[in-house]
Amino acid sequence: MSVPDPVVVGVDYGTLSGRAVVVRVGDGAELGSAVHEYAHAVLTEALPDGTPLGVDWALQVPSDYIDVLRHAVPAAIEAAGVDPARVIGIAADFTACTMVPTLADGTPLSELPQYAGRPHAYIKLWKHHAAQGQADRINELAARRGEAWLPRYGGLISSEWEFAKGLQLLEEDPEIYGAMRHWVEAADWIVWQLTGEYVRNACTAGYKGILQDGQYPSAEFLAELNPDFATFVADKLDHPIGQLGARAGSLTAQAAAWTGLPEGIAVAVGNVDAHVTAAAGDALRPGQMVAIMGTSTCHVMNGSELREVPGMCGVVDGGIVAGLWGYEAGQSGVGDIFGHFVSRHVPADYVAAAQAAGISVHEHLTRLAAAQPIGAHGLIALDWHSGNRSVLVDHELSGVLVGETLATKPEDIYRALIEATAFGTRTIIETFAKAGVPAEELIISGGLAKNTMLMQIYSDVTRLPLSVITSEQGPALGSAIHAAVAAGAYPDVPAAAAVMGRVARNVYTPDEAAAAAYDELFAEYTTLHDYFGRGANKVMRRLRAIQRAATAKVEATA
Ligand SMILES: Nc1ncnc2c1ncn2[C@@H]1O[C@H](COP(=O)(O)OP(=O)(O)O)[C@@H](O)[C@H]1O
Ligand SMILES: O=C(CO)[C@H](O)[C@H](O)COP(=O)(O)O
Repeated sequence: MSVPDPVVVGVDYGTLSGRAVVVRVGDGAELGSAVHEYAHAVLTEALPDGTPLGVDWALQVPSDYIDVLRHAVPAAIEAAGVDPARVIGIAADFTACTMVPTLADGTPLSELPQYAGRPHAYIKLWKHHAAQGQADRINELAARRGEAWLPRYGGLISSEWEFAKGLQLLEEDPEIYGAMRHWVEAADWIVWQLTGEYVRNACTAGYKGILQDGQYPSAEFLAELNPDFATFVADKLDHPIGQLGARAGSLTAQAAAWTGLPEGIAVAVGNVDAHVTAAAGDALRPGQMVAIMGTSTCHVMNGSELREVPGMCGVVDGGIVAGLWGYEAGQSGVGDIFGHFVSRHVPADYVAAAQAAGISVHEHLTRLAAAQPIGAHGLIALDWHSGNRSVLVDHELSGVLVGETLATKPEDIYRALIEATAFGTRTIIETFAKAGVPAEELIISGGLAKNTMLMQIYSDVTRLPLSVITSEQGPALGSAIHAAVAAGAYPDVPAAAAVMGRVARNVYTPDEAAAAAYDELFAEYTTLHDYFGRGANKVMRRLRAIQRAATAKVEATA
């Protein structure tokens, strides 16, 4: 039955909230949206029952995701003022690699009363960085054995991904590991809740699950890591794969009751918040690098050829769109770093001045910093407060600020931190270019796009034009585009993106004088980056070890 003037719903699951957007299929117009904050946010210090967590842990609670379906989706429909009968499809994208340990029927282990106090029964959020030891062992063994898949991940597997997190689970809580039937990406878990069927999406399976050319790492490789890990793929991970934009199934009666949408409509295969956004910017062609800039930054770009880029997150055939090689890189901390500075290091008089001006502390610091000549603050920072995802792939790295004096002001440091993240992006772009995957344009989405000083700094530092995805909900719009394809309204994702995508071209262009001034600072950044990040001085790793030992002593005496 065809529906007149159909609409679709895209749901974007972020780090702290889920957002739903209602989009008209015919022209991509966004008719309404709504946000729902997760009640438990991110668990970093303790479980809901007070059980303490270790250093670098980051967990989530599955009912928070269902609450997004129950609240944000109906609120978006109401805001759009559309009859739910017009909705022909829904799709969701998620942070990744965010992993849910479940029973055979998809029940998360943390929901079983006997496991409510067990940290490993909970969802490990993408920024759970406590599996670096396991990641180091995976990388060392893979390099020694010359595993063919390793170059597809830039030579290093991240502690954020399925294998490192899974191995940590096995080694630290074997009982929970034994009780777990599926180790599920949250992107697929939510589709499972919507359709009643578990379909593993090709995007996370490729980038985060080491599925290359139809194969996972071998049982021999896994056994060498830990004999009990030999059957990890067969027992916990392997599952039929769904391609991006395909229909995973139909909305169940239960999910229809949660969302208020018609039972039986198309539900698209799950996707990752970063990769899905390329469709929202109609940026699916080689050379178009999409940077999703919020808490963290993800960089995704298609290429027509397979290349090995050192330190990239990965390259996956059809990982962004069918028919092209999808490349991914990222910076684990970006907005998070500015947020940390604002909440922990800004004096009360700055907060009061921002309040008096009716603006956020971010905006206040930005205004103060914007007038400075480049380099006037005398500072260089390293943007590793949440570790380094690309190109060093090391989450034991930490932040650095060089040049602080008694004259240094908060706005100086704020600007230096923004510049550091821009230098981090330039490092990624240069590494891609050297490997034969050049970026010609940056297409920006995410919360940081609203900071115009920051955007101009990125254009100057990278010497690239910046286009901006005009939707405030870039990933959710990308999901809506995938929902339209899954519902059969368009033949494929590029065709839907060409009509439904939203982008303003060349909003920022590089200023050559500024770019030249940044070259000098970037050279200093690179010196520090290589010194601390490439093994000349492993002080950051030693400090982490000292911190872990000190924390363990406190826990033991508690
Ligand atoms: N004016 C600003 N300039 C720079 N960063 C900002 C500004 N306002 C908020 N932030 C940072 O932006 C991040 C949130 O980005 P957003 O895209 O909304 O979230 P998410 O990445 O979770 O989807 C936070 O980390 C916050 O510290
Ligand atoms: O690594 C990712 C994608 O591959 C994460 O999803 C991302 O870094 C988290 O996104 P956000 O900063 O928008 O919460």
